Amino acid sequence: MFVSFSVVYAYRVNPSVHVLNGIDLHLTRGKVVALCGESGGGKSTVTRLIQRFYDPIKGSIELNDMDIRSINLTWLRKQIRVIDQDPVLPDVTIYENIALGLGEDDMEKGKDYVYQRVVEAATLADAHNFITTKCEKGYDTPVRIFSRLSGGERQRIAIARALISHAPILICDEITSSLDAETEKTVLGTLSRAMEGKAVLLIAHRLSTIRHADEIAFLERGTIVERGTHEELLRLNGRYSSYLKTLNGSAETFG
Ligand SMILES: Nc1ncnc2c1ncn2[C@@H]1O[C@H](COP(=O)(O)OP(=O)(O)OP(=O)(O)O)[C@@H](O)[C@H]1O
Repeated sequence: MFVSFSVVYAYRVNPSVHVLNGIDLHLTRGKVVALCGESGGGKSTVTRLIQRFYDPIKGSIELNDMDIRSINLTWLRKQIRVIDQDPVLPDVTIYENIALGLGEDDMEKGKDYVYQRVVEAATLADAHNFITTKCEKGYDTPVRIFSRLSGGERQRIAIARALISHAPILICDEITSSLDAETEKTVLGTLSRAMEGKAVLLIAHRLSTIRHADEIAFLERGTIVERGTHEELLRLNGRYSSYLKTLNGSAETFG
């Protein structure tokens, strides 16, 4: 499974402004591509195009050599799991929220199997503990918008759902930007398990989150101006590198 992305895009409200200007990306199973750069550079727009919330005005996005415009939309979206900074969880129980990541084949294997998979994923995502100790009805606690679950807890439920999922593409959109260093470390640990064997697109503002990516694409006003590993980009001593330096010596946050 791989995704090739080569597009020009402008939002309808402002058709003369190319928010993405011929950027190309290649996602493949087992590889983490991090997209980073200044605010407004077009990072979130890339994730919206891959999910086909919009279509490019030029170029195409291909999944296994097939233009995604020719693929059934429901099927396409089932191939992609998105975890973002502030996940909005459907108003069903925690259990159902996690089980949503399973496919029909899994559901047919019966209740015990599904239960086992849900608990396993929640444990790996470091969520089992708060689910069983903090939530009144444990896994059967309904998740409501404005519920008492913190952002970090909702995120861990979203990660558990990604862990359980067979979707080959995982998009993580700024999931660590509001976390303290300690929680970030935990989330990154669990996330790396969710990433295994998937084609991952990681959008992040924190150096600690992106530095281990297989490829970092540095985006500036809709164009990828540099790409490589963290070390390669530092050696290049170009835009990525000078951007890090503008952080007044803070090597932890950028973007
Ligand atoms: N729905 C929209 N309609 C019109 N313009 C938009 C829309 N969403 C984003 N834009 C514009 O497109 C450009 C790229 O936005 P995008 O959100 O993709 O950037 P980003 O790199 O993800 O930024 P950030 O790091 O702040 O999240 C910005 O100039 C933004 O104002």
